[in-house]
Amino acid sequence: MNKPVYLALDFQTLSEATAFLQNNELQGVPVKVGMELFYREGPKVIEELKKNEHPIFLDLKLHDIPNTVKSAMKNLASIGVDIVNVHTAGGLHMMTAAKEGLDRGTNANVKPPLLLAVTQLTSTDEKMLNRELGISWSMNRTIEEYAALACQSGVDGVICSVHEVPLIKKACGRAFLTCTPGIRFDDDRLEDQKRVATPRDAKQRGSDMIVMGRSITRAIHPKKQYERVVKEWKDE
Ligand SMILES: O=C(O)c1cc(=O)[nH]c(=O)n1[C@@H]1O[C@H](COP(=O)(O)O)[C@@H](O)[C@H]1O
Repeated sequence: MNKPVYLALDFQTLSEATAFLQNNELQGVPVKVGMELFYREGPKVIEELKKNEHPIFLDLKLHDIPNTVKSAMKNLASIGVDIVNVHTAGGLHMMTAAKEGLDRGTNANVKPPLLLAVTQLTSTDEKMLNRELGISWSMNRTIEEYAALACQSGVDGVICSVHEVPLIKKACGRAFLTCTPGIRFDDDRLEDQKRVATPRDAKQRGSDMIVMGRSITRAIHPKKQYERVVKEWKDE
């Protein structure tokens, strides 16, 4: 894993997304396609992006009964993306089923996409966790327990905030991947994100990959902002 920065393509249409990539000379960079774009355009988004050889994280955050998730993952495997994800809250059996679906949907001699499990969304803070979601553990305890479950299920890693990376690595081992969204520079607006950190923090705490969206897509100079992220994230 070469520590990628996944650019979140949270655009309404494929033409908006491709225009953004082209106008800012970002063809070929790792991208994340989420619900907004995929629900509108479907698998053709992936086909189009693959023409420019973008590594692709298809972020649909599956969360359903195990059988449904297994069958959906079997279909997603055939699209040929690099990463897909589920919610850990679906439970152990659902995560195992997701992995099984990916294996079944992938041709022999081809590696299935990596499977990551969302622990707690980076838009959740501890108050919301306790008062709205009814989880009485601290955020750290919740993430540690969910990550341990994810690890036990055989998924490749988890999605969490930068702050929880060290405790996950301690509990699940260094090889268990951590993907961290909620990335902001100190001068960025947080918007709906709660558990945020800078690319430099992400690097120092040992994230394996970061996801960054609006700080780049809504910047006055997106290309320069993207390069600033990569520099902070990869600088030795
Ligand atoms: O699974 C994700 O990618 C994800 C998990 C999470 O806990 N938090 C989170 O922000 N994301 C995604 O990461 C991206 C963050 O976008 P920005 O807040 O614009 O940087 C969005 O596309 C979210 O859907």
